[in-house]
Amino acid sequence: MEYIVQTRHLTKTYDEHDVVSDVSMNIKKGEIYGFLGSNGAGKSTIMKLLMNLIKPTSGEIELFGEPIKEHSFDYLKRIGSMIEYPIFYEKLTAWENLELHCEYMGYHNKQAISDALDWVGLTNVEHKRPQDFSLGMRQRLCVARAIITKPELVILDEPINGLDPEGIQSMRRLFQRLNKEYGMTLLISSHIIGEIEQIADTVSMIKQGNLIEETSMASLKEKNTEFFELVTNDPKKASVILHDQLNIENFKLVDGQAIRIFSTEVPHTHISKALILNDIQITSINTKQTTLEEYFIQKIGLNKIKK
Ligand SMILES: Nc1ncnc2c1ncn2[C@@H]1O[C@H](COP(=O)(O)OP(=O)(O)OP(=O)(O)O)[C@@H](O)[C@H]1O
Repeated sequence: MEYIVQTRHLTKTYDEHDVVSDVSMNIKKGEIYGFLGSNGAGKSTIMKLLMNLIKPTSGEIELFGEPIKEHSFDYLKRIGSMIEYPIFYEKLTAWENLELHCEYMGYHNKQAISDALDWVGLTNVEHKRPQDFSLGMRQRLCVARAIITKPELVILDEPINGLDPEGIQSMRRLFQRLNKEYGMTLLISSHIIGEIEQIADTVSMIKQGNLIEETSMASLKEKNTEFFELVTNDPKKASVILHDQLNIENFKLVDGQAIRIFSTEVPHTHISKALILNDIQITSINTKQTTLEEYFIQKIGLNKIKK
């Protein structure tokens, strides 16, 4: 397996506080890798470490198979990035901003400027200045700048921020196209579960600087766990019976009402019988599945956000 990015025990400490803590991540060549985590989880800090904008407190980073050292900068030509807030030369036009970026990157190809503007849907405003752009337009211009040189690796921090639903959809299509047609590897961060779910091949869940889980989206989709959902007139008493009489430990009370039993190997006829014998009325007992969204919420405590 060829990896574009690997980190080992990557840690960044500010004021004796680990903002990134012991992170070992692996981005495969040619995949879309999603970083999922709430605000302040440490996603941008990891991206800045990869771009050598800040130095790790400890741990190692390998990019394109080479270790990153304090003075490694050559590898940056192979990466396009957008981290945190888009910053432009506000007095230059969108076109001029991209042209300047190409010169800086040593990429002399005027056609690439039109292509990038076209890709992000900004062709009609190329002679306007970023200072007159909406937040969404600035975001698009920033993505254009990140991809203009058709880099091998694209790092995008919350790229759909400020976009309307149509904009989000076209951005998602663009990422897929860059990945499939141009073979670019993408690292995309988001706090929106549905967004990562729809686009990523591999997802890593970040919580308070820790990488909680790094896994393929396909295996996550398979892992959606089944459970029984039990609604009774006395959930507290029912919990005691499940635990003490049926030796079931893997259950939880949801909203003080329903009980979710994850040990589905105990047949629900056994469960119903035990409850009825203890004078508990069962309103319903059903087999259900956790959604991917619930799984993420459970793992990293993100708020439920609509797709
Ligand atoms: N230069 C710094 N000095 C001190 N603390 C910092 C610094 N940079 C980041 N932090 C802290 O590190 C934590 C992680 O920040 P980071 O920006 O990486 O999170 P994030 O997951 O990208 O969230 P967001 O989506 O809000 O940008 C935050 O608590 C932030 O306050």
